[in-house]
Amino acid sequence: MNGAGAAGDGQVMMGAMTSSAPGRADVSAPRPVLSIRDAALGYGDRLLWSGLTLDVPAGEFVAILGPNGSGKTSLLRAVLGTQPLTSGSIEILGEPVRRGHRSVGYVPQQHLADRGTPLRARDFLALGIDGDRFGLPLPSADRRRRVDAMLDTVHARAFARTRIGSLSGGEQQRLRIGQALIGDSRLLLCDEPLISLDLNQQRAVSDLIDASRRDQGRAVLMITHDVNPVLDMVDRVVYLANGQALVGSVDDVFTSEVLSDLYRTPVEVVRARGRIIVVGLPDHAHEGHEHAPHHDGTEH
Ligand SMILES: Nc1ncnc2c1ncn2[C@@H]1O[C@H](COP(=O)(O)OP(=O)(O)OP(=O)(O)O)[C@@H](O)[C@H]1O
Repeated sequence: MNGAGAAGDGQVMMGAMTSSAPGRADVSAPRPVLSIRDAALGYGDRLLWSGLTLDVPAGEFVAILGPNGSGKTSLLRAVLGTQPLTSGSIEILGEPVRRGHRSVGYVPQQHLADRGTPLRARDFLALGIDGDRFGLPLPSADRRRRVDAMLDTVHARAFARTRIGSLSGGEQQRLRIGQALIGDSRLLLCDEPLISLDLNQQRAVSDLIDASRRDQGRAVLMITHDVNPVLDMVDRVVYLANGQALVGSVDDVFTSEVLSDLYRTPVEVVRARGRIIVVGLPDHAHEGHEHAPHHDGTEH
C-alpha cells in the first residue's frame, strides 16, 4: 500500500474513515459511539500497529481481522481501557476510555467454564446487570424480568437453572453474549465469539450480535479469524497486519491488490460460492494458528 491510504478505487484507508470533507465540521452528524484517533499500540520497543483512525456510529458492525499476533485483542483491550495506547486517543460517547465503562459490553475470548462452576445460567446473565457493583445484588421484579427476557433472546430458557459448567460451548457462548447485552451498553466488543462453535451455533451467535445492533442500535466491534461467517452482516473491517491498520468495506479490503500490498507479497483473493478465500499468505501470517486451520477467510 506504499504507506498512503488509497488502493484500487481509493476507498481503503490506512486506518482513516471519517466521511466529512476535510476542514468542514458536520454539525448534523450524530456523535460516534466509538472514536479512535491516530492510534498506535505496541509493547516496549515492539509496535503492533499504528495509524488507526476510526469512527463507529450506532448500529455499525465492524469486524477486526488479521493474522495471529497482529494486535487484534490488544486493540479491544485499548477500547476497554485496560491497555494504554502508545499514541493517539480513544473516546466512547465523547469521553476518554476508562476501565469498566458502563456503555461497553464485552464478550471475552471463549474458554469453557469449569464443570464444577456452581453458577446457574440465569445467575450468570444477571451478573451483566449488577455484577460490577459491590454487595449482593438485590432481587427485584424488574431484574427478574430482564433476565427472563434475555434468556428468551439467547434461547436459553431450557437450561436457565443448569450450572453453566455442564453446558455445551455454544450454549455457554450464547450466555456470554446475553451477559454482555443485558446491561445498557452502547458498544459491544466481542473477541472471537464464533471460535470452536459448529456452523449452527456460529449462525445463532452471530445472529444475536447482529440483532443487537439492528434492534438496539449497538455499535459492534468483533474479532474474527474468518470473515465468511459474518460476511452478510459486516459493514466495515479493520485489517491489522505488518504494523498497519486498514479500514474499509469487505469489498474494498478483500482484493488481491490491497492484501498483496498489505502483506508485501503476492496474495490472491478468490470469491467462490459466496465465500472469500485468500490464497498465498506468507508463512508468518499463520504463526500460532493453534485453534483454527485458516484465518480471515483463508483456506489452505
Ligand atoms: N501485555 C503484553 N505485554 C507484552 N506483549 C504482549 C502483551 N499482550 C500481548 N502481547 C503480544 O502482542 C502481540 C499481539 O497480541 P494480541 O493478543 O493483541 O494479538 P492478536 O492479533 O489478538 O492474536 P491472536 O489472533 O493470536 O489472538 C502478541 O505477540 C502478544 O504476545
